[in-house]
Amino acid sequence: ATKPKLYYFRGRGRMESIRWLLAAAGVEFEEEFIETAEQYEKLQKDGRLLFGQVPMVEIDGMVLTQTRAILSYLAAKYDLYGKDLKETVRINMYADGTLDLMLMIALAAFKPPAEKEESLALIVQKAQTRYFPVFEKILKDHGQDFLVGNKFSWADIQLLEAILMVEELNASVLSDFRLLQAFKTRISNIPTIKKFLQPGSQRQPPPDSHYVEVVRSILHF
Ligand SMILES: CCCCC[C@H]1O[C@@H](O)C[C@@H]1SC[C@H](NC(=O)CC[C@H](N)C(=O)O)C(=O)NCC(=O)O
Repeated sequence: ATKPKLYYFRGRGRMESIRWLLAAAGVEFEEEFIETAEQYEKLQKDGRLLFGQVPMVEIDGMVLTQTRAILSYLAAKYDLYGKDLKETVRINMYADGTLDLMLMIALAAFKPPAEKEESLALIVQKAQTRYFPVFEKILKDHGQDFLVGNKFSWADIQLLEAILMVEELNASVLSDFRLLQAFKTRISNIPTIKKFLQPGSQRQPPPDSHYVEVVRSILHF
């Protein structure tokens, strides 16, 4: 069968959570990195970007856009979306929370240097005061290895991705969250994720000035 194909910039942005989910599910995927305005405009002209935007993923004969829609499709397809609606809505709540946090980090890359440092400090603070306490309590109350049910789900993948992303900004951010520290170790050791965390995988590095310049030049902003 043909592998899913991802169309995005050579960087994390909104596509990174899709890379994580596919990798965690053990699904090989291809990528076309959009490096020029011409590439982007051709995708638009060919009518492959519903609202003229990326991420775009070709999978199962479909051309999908809208990050959340793609993530939901993949979570359901690879049985990472709970055993019933009540578990699925919890997975959605937790995943949306981590998506909010990660998008703040992604967008901070586009702020002017002075503002950027301040935004990142605020984001770390928000992770420590809003997001991580919530997940620490969930793990405590739920008393299981995973966030929902007692099964690995999309929510666990997103939380690990978010933890690692915030640790890149402040390495000691988990110091007050004992259960999250254990969760990070547990989930990082799931074979498919362990492999994705090794150098040479399709995981993208944190955004740098080159990435910002390329995206700005393509999106003209
Ligand atoms: C994430 C930071 C990295 C780069 C900037 C990106 O962050 C975004 O929020 C914007 C981009 S991603 C690229 C941007 N895509 C979106 O905003 C998609 C939003 C959609 N709701 C989704 O979730 O997929 C884009 O194509 N814009 C062109 C334009 O709208 O005409």
